[in-house]
Amino acid sequence: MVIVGITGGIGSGKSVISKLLVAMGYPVYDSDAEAKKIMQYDLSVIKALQLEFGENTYLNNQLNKQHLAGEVFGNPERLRALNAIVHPAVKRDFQAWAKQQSNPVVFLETAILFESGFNSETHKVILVTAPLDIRIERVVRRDQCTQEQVMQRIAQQWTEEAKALKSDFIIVNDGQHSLIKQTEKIISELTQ
Ligand SMILES: CC(C)(COP(=O)(O)OP(=O)(O)OC[C@H]1O[C@@H](n2cnc3c(N)ncnc32)[C@H](O)[C@@H]1O)[C@@H](O)C(=O)NCCC(=O)NCCS
Ligand SMILES: Nc1ncnc2c1ncn2[C@@H]1O[C@H](COP(=O)(O)OP(=O)(O)OP(=O)(O)O)[C@@H](O)[C@H]1O
Repeated sequence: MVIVGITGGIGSGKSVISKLLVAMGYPVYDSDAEAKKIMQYDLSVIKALQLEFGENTYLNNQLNKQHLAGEVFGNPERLRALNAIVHPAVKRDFQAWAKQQSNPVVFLETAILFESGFNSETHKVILVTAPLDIRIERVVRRDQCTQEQVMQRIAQQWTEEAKALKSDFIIVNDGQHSLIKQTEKIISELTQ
C-alpha cells in the first residue's frame, strides 16, 4: 500500500483535492475532521484538554472550538501543548484506519503534515499551493473570520517553499490551472 500525504497551508485547497480523490474512489483520511471526533469521544484526550485549557473547553459536552482556537493560535507554546495531547491519538487512529484499507493507494490529508511529523507515515507527498492573498480571501469567506485570524494560523505553519522542498508532487490551485488534470496526472504516476 502506498500512503500519500496531501498537505498545504490553510485555504490552499486540500479539501477540494480530497473530495476529487474520494469521487475517483480513493480512501482519504481527513485529519482535521478525525481530530475533532477524537477530541469529542476519547476520554483521556478530553480529560487532558480540560486540565490544560480549563473546564470551558467543552460547553454542553461539545468541544468549544472558538475557546481553543483563541487559546492556541496566537501562542506557540499553548499550541504545542494542544498538539502534544491531540496528535499522538490522531496518529494511532490513522494507523488503525490505514490497516483496514484494501486500496493500494490511500491518502492522508493534513495542513501540518511536516510540522507534526505525520510525514513519517507517508511514502509520497502532494503539496497543494495557492497565492497567499487568495488563501486568506478564501478562508475569510469560508469561515466568516478575520484576515488576522487566518494570519495567526499561517504563522504556525511552514512556508510553502519549505514544504515544497520535501514534497513529491505540487498542485497549483490558483484558479487558473485545472485541478482535475493535475490530480489525474499524479494518480497515473502513482499507479504506474
Ligand atoms: C483549535 C481547533 C479546535 C479550532 O478548530 P477550527 O474548526 O477552527 O479549525 P480546524 O480544526 O477545522 O482547522 C482549520 C485549519 O486550521 C489550521 N490548523 C488546525 N490545527 C492546527 C495546528 N495544530 N497547527 C497549525 N495549524 C492548524 C489548518 O490549516 C487547518 O486545516 C482545531 O484546529 C484543533 O483542535 N487543532 C488541533 C488539532 C490539530 O492539529 N488538527 C489538525 C490536524 S491533526
Ligand atoms: N480553485 C478554487 N476556486 C474557488 N474556490 C476555491 C478553490 N479552491 C478552494 N476554494 C474554496 O476555498 C476554501 C478553502 O479551500 P479548502 O477548504 O479546500 O482548503 P483547505 O486547504 O482544506 O483549508 P484548511 O487548511 O482550512 O482545511 C473553500 O471554501 C473552497 O471551497
